Amino acid sequence: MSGDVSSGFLGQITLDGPSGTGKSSVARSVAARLGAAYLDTGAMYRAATVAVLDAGIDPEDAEAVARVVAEARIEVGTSAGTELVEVDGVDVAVRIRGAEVTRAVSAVSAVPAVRRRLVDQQRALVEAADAVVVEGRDIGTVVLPDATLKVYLTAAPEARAQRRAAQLGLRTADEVAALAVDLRRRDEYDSSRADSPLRPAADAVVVDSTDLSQEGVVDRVVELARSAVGARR
Ligand SMILES: Nc1ncnc2c1ncn2[C@@H]1O[C@H](COP(=O)(O)OP(=O)(O)O)[C@@H](O)[C@H]1O
Ligand SMILES: Nc1ccn([C@H]2C[C@H](O)[C@@H](COP(=O)(O)OP(=O)(O)O)O2)c(=O)n1
Repeated sequence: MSGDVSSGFLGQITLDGPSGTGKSSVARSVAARLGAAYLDTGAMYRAATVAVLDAGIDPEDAEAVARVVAEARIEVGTSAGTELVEVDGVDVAVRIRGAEVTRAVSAVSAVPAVRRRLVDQQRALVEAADAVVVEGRDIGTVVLPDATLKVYLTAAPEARAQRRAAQLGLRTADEVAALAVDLRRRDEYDSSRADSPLRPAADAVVVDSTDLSQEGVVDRVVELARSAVGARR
């Protein structure tokens, strides 16, 4: 059971935006502060990508990808404190963050049948919670169009690349430059696909985190959540 009545928040918060804007870290902290459940939908697309890679098929072969993902059992946890990600009962929480998965995930997540399957699963997981913070690319636009609060996180590309490089422990200028190229490639892929492209929902609050600390963004989202609940009462 999630949803802390004393925190005043019962409802759904969506956090969308490109890579490195702080979605996962902010969503976890906001969920912990509000006593809410937490769902990382990117982890689900990454888990589907593990299934595709293990099947030895080309991630760009949409038909084969759809077939493999339809058969895979993908499980994710909904607690901000722990990370549970499994494919067919195997723990893939570490592997989904690796370079091989990161390279292939945009192609896998562009396949409509993959999205339909995972969106159904996401809605079922969300339904089980009284209060939930969900992060991804299409949560405010497609998965939860009636969410209590929608936030779209942005940040300058250089800041995003620096943050991700620090998180991955990359040191050389070449490594950081390659990561910046990969982020740009993924931004373009995710924003230009036909099915559920990355974009802010019309009613999303856009928060630019370039010059904000992580805690500053968390405070802002918690404040927005409290006023969204107040406005609906
Ligand atoms: N406002 C911020 N300022 C500086 N670093 C941040 C900020 N928000 C998040 N980070 C750090 O940036 C890295 C990437 O954040 P993450 O939450 O994984 O982003 P996303 O889920 O959007 O890809 C993490 O190491 C995180 O701690
Ligand atoms: N709701 C979502 C979440 C992620 N995706 C896709 C697009 C992203 O490039 C990948 C990986 O998402 P993830 O949030 O793990 O990526 P980052 O941590 O921001 O690098 O999955 C999506 O299409 N829809």
